Amino acid sequence: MNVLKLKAVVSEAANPNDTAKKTETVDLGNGSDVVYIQRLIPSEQSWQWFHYLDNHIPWTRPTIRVFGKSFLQPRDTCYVASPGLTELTYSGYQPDAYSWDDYPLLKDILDAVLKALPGSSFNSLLLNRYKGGNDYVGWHADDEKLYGSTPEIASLSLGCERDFFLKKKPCKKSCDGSDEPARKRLKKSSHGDQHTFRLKHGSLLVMRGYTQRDWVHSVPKRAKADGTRINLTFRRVF
Ligand SMILES: O=C(O)CCC(=O)C(=O)O
Ligand SMILES: [Fe+2]
Repeated sequence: MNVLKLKAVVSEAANPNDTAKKTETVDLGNGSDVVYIQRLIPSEQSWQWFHYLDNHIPWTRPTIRVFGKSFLQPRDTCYVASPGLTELTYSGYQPDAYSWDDYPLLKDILDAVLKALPGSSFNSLLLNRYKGGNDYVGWHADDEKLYGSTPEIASLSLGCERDFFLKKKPCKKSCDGSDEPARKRLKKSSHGDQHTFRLKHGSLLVMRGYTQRDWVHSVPKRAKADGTRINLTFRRVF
């Protein structure tokens, strides 16, 4: 592991009136980083939001195309966006966009996220619902053009805890400047190139910089996860 590159900073909230939020910043190197706030939203508030969204969001489980084959997406989804934005398409699927006005609670949740991320701005939201440990999202990067080259993606987790994996994309050429064959380089650098976060109820994980260009992420199946998890990923479409 390249210890110099992996700068993990753990801090407790300075305001004693505030519950300790336990924020961790992981510098992934080359202009990519991840911020994880373990307790952004208090538990009771998070459960209220969870139950409202579970019962009121018009969840769908679309058919998507991956490597030329059709699959039922292994989780429920819903897309919300401001009017007039470029339409989102992923895995051959173009979700209809609901309006923020359809679900005013989503604007309250957005405000709570923005309070933790001053200066950020989001105009779209992709919601996911994992109805147990068999539901998952496979390795991918949210690198669609409409998000620009360095998107900030803020991901709020409610309900059942799940693992979130980040893995460095394989280097195309000698991207580390080394003359060694790719096979050898891969072996050497394997450790600092993977990170795991346990996504707690009420937590916020933010991916920034070149994370979508250089890394992929996933929420794998978990046999022991028997509860439902709802995830809200706030994004800015340009
Ligand atoms: O559920 C999560 O934490 C991740 C979801 C995700 O990666 C996505 O919607 O693009
Ligand atoms: Fe993603």
